[in-house]
Amino acid sequence: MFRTFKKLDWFFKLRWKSYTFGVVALIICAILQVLNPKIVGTIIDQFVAGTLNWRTLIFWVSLILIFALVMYGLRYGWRMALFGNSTLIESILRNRLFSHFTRMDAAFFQRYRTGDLMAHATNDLAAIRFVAADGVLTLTDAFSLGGVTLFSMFFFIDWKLTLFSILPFPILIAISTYLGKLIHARYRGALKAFSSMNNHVQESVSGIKVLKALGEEKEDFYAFEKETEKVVEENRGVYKLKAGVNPSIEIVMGLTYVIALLIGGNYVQTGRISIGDLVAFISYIGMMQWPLLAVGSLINTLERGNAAYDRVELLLSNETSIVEAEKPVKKPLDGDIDFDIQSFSYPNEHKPALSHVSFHLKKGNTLGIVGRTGSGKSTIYKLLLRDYDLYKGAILYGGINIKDYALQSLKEGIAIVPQDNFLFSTTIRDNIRFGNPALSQEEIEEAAKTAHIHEDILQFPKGYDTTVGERGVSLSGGQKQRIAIARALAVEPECLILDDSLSAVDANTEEAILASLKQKRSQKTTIISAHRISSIMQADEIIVMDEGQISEKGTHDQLIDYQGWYAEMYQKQQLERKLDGEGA
Ligand SMILES: Nc1ncnc2c1ncn2[C@@H]1O[C@H](COP(=O)(O)OP(=O)(O)OP(=O)(O)O)[C@@H](O)[C@H]1O
Repeated sequence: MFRTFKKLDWFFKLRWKSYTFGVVALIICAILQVLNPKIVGTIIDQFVAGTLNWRTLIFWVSLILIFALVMYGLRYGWRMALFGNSTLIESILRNRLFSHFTRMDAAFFQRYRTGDLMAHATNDLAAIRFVAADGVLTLTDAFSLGGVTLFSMFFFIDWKLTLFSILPFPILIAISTYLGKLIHARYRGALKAFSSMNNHVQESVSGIKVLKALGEEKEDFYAFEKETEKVVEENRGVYKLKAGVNPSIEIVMGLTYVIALLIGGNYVQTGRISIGDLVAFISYIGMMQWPLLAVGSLINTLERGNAAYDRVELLLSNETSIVEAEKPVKKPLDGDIDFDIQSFSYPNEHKPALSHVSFHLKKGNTLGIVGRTGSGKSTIYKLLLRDYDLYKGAILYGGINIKDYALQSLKEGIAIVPQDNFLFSTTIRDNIRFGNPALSQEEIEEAAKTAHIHEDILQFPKGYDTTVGERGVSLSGGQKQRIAIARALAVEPECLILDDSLSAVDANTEEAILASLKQKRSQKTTIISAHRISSIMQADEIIVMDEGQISEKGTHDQLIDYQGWYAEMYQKQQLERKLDGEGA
């Protein structure tokens, strides 16, 4: 059970001064607390004996007041010390987790669902915080107050009376521990239900547009209703058990009082103890209640904290496979790309997503990639960006393996406009200069002009200061894509990847953007994938992907001559375009 404290010893060592102060203050408080009933007992005895006068009464009362004041100061002190520490450990661990999350690779986020990660960052850290504050407090308080009280009962009042009266105490410890365990088990179920509900909210909110578009809101709501019902049911189970705790404690405590009064009353009559002693003794029994219950709650707090700490440790122990080379090449990316992958499979997948995919891309050239959905186009980019590192083969940039480059060089050298481009809820200017906040207005406009979004931005109410997203202007799909392109262009990457980033842009604008890119980036490398052949037909080389393999390769003219999938798609799209044109 005390393993939990052992696991946190690094933190206790870090804050040893405040912990020492807190623990010493708690012990002094316990001693002072135990003196009070003894004083009251003495006053009663002096009163019964007729020796009580004003001077002694004022002395005793002042002593009680002074004790109260000292305890006030000490209690304030230990609360500040212990609870201040507990928020500190929570924030240390939260920062550790957060920075860990930001360093993790795509495989990690595939393994853990966002809702679960959120649950770890909140519930588990709260359980650990509980150990660092309430756990330490309960342990010290229960042992010091319980120990000192028991000592006083035994030596200051009567040892026999003490032995008889504490007979029901083990029952109390057993009940509180047993019920505590049951509650905890139920509580786990409740947490699980809560975590699953959280995941549902998160998935529904991010997919709300799709849900609505497919008219699935009602079904989703029913499913969600079921999950909330489960949360309520599980929590009700917890409260049912909790409701049983207090009454059972009261029964056991009542039993203790009955024993104390019966035997103690008899002792007073026979003169073995004084009436004041009996009054003090009854107060002591009351004071024993909390330390006894605390033992049960301490066991549970520690167990919960222990499990939470293990889960957090497990998360932190996940190593990212994407690590910096021992002697990283820090120079900027430059030169040709040699992509040669014999085979790559996603984690936990058997079927390779890419097999025997090789191409040579000359610096300054443009590569076009086409193929059905799921044929492996985005996977090629993920490997180029080092989202995944475990594959058979090698990717060279300028003759140097990309795994040997410093991660920073790779990040600065390659910019991607992903399919599901994401804009932040900030101004258009900040969105464009996201990769380089130091960019001047001219440079930002330059990028916007190349992406053919400059004119659109000027039409917005506040121009470049217009906020995008829920709090600002709603952008069309094409505008979002073009801002995302401007953002990628703004960092002037050596290699620009457009992953189906022109799908929502009309054919004429697409042509204009491609022409600007060709002119502005004539010395730099560009990779474009698209469903529309018109987006890539000008490329220096085109590869056609099919089920993770290259099925056709060549220039546009060569592929048309080849009369394969590419030629077929091209003719089909030409026809559609013509029909659309005639229909318009
Ligand atoms: N994170 C992942 N985990 C497991 N499998 C994945 C993952 N991402 C993609 N895949 C699988 O790998 C294959 C190739 O996917 P990829 O996204 O590269 O295709 P794509 O050609 O880019 O498709 P699209 O045109 O729809 O973007 C698909 O079968 C897909 O289901």
